[in-house]
Amino acid sequence: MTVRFTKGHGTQNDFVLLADTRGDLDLTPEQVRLIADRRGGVGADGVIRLAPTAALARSGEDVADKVLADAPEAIWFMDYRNADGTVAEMCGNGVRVFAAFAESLGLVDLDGGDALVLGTRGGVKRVVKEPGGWYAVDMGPWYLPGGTDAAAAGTDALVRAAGWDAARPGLTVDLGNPHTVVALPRVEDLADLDLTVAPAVEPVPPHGTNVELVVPLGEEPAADGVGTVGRVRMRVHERGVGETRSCGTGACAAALAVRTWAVAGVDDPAAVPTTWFVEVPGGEVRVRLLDDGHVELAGPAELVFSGELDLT
Ligand SMILES: N[C@@H](CCC[C@H](N)C(=O)O)C(=O)O
Repeated sequence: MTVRFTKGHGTQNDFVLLADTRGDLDLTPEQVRLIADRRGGVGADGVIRLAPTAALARSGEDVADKVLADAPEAIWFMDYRNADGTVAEMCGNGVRVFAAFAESLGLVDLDGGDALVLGTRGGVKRVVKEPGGWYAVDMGPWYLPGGTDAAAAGTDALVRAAGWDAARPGLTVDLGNPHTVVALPRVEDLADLDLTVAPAVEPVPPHGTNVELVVPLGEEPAADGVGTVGRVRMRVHERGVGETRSCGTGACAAALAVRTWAVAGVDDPAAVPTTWFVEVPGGEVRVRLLDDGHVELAGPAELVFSGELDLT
């Protein structure tokens, strides 16, 4: 079976995108692994199938029914798979690239001011395009599974990475998919880190976790002259992939964890920035805490090339 694909990336977190507008492509884990293979296939951190939300509902994905109940306009669904063939609930960089792909297919006119409302296994997401060409995604609600105790302590997990003498404290953050964020003291510690092996997390997360290693870089004046913004540098080891050059949900988790740590250390939480720039090996994204408690992710999305692939 031959399928047409498009290769795209968001800050070098790269994806193979498949337009399954009729919703009849039954993608197996083996096919996903073949597509994502950097030697035997196209090569990518993940595979994204664009399909009708109604088709996923028909195939028994309960979350697709909920998406349509919450937002009937979310007619397209991002079916996200990690490079190892596993299904993931959400991908923040993937949503931006999905939006660029939907534009290329003529399904939405973001330059004309439309918004794309789409379904994911992590719920409904809304994407708009900013004047500079970045895509801004309302990622919806987020939470700390460890609750207020974890927020006050700044930790609810222990993380061990290759070469470390001792475990370091981590904070669990849920963006629809699971994350564990660990702070390192110096940018050199981040640069020297060996992420060829997945960091070990305790308690062991029931569905695995993405692990973000971060160095808070402080605050700087906002470009519009109003208040300050925060800055964080991050590397990430993704569940189902390995180290990647960026992770959008991971950038949100990193900014939210650093903000949580900052809030715990000051008398006036309102003084802590709500906007954070997250530097990743593949570029930079912006994370903003919205007034309604949702988190927004903004950054670039690029489509690079298209082709045909034999999946048989
Ligand atoms: N790169 C993505 C996250 C992809 C899914 C992740 N590996 C998981 O299993 O949760 C992003 O940009 O958010």
